[in-house]
Amino acid sequence: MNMFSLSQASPCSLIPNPQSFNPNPRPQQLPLPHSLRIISSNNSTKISTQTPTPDPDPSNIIDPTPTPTPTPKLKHRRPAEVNIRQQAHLYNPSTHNFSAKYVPFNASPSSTESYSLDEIVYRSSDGSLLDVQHDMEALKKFDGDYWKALFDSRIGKTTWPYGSGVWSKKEWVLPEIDSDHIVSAFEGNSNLFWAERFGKDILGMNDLWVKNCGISHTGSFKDLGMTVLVSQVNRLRKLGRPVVGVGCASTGDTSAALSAYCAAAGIPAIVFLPANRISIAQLVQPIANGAFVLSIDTDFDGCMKLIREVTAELPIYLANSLNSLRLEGQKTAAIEILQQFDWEVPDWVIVPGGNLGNIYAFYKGFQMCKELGLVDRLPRLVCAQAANANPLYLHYKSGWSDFKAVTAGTTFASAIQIGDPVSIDRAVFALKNCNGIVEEASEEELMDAMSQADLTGMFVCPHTGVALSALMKLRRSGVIAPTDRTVVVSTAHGLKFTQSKIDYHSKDIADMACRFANPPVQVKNNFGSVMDVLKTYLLRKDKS
Ligand SMILES: Cc1ncc(COP(=O)(O)O)c(C=O)c1O
Ligand SMILES: N[C@@H](CCOP(=O)(O)O)C(=O)O
Repeated sequence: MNMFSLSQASPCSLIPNPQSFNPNPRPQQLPLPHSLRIISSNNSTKISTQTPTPDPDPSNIIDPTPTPTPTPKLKHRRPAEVNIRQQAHLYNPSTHNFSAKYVPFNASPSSTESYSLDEIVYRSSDGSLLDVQHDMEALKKFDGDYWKALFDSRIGKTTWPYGSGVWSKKEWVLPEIDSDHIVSAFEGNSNLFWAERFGKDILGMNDLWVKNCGISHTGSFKDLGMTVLVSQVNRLRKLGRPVVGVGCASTGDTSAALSAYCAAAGIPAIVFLPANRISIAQLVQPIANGAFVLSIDTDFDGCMKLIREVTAELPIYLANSLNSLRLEGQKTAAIEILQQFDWEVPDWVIVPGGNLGNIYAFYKGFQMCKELGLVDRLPRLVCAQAANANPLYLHYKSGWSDFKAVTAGTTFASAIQIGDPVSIDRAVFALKNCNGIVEEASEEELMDAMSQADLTGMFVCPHTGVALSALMKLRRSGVIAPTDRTVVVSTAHGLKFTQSKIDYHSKDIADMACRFANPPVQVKNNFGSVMDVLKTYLLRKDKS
């Protein structure tokens, strides 16, 4: 079936129109952007997908009455010669006045330092981190119900670019970018897995969820941030700025996302990888996507130092989360979680942490929803680290006194093998402001948790194992109650980390019992032998 034979909303109806803003709208007057207005005409009730603007298109009116069913009238398609990007470009009237700029992170209210997002800047004048600050007064001209209806109306469409989970929140992400410059894989909108068996059998919980951010274009949550960063680079290049390529240091997921989005846009990508420290599946991604791959004989922190030096010298744009643009995309996962719970706030959200941009991104997403009236509180955040790479955990345990970077040891959670996280200040700010917690997991704990999750139908990465292990500890200590609604953020797809699972199920890991290993049984090509092992297996299952 041609997907465009299905109805398409008019793109202009997806843009909020401040002119139609009513400061005190009664619910039925809410200027819904992509409205589900109910119109009564004669004896029938209609649902209109048009904004309350003149000239309603009768072909956009759908009759919801079930019988009799006339042949459904198809809405008009876009002309065959116009693609979805051109369609968005044609109809995007850009009538809003939302804007965003860089400001020093957590600056004092008296600070006037700011930069246009079109500037190439990663640090403030005193060397501290930057943050993207939105014009909250402009956003507040619309109430929480308006934003909920707008975001809800865009889910899962093919309308450029709003069908993306990130760009469905465009006004809160990069409000000023022309849709024509956006580089998107329709990322986001990842499912929330109800961890029914893991919750019930292992933790006695009935409201446990796993946000599958790894079920994504390149298999990790990095796509959420990279669509934003590469879109902005695309814009800069179209504006004639001297950006010859985009570079990052990576433990494997940032480089995969960067390479894919750059390849989609035809922009050179340069990736610095710590030699022999990332999985084969991660390594092959930038290679396949045509990036310039440097395998460097150092760890991630060493690669990060090098890329910062290189991007200060050459016109290569920095794609790591030191660049606060990335976090604007990543924060949409938090907004999505609220949306998936029909705008109810979970009690806990547990996020594995490495370079520590994502924990702040989650905080920022939740905080914006609170400030703009979509929800009335924040969830408590837990940042989970591997014990072998735990600088944030040590900092937390010391009562937030004096942060010390560590030399990160080897961990199966290789994407978070980071000892000197660039976003340490952002993470501490986020955790302090939501009464957050930091937990750690040993190698055995994270691998057992990952394997137990897999045995209940998931297929998670070791980093998600770290988060699940943190949850198990917090349940055991009673900090998280059995009835608490809890979301564990799964940051990458398990298929990227199959070697760790093979090692575990082969019981091939020194000093690890591998209690949940499920190795394959070697059997002779012979009916009797097969029957023998099956009977033994079935008897064992019967007893358990
Ligand atoms: C799979 C995975 N999980 C978790 C993280 C941690 O995210 P952050 O660096 O934003 O703390 C990363 C990257 O660092 C990752 O690739
Ligand atoms: N896990 C990351 C490490 C770099 O993090 P970033 O968010 O600062 O890019 C990776 O996959 O490279």
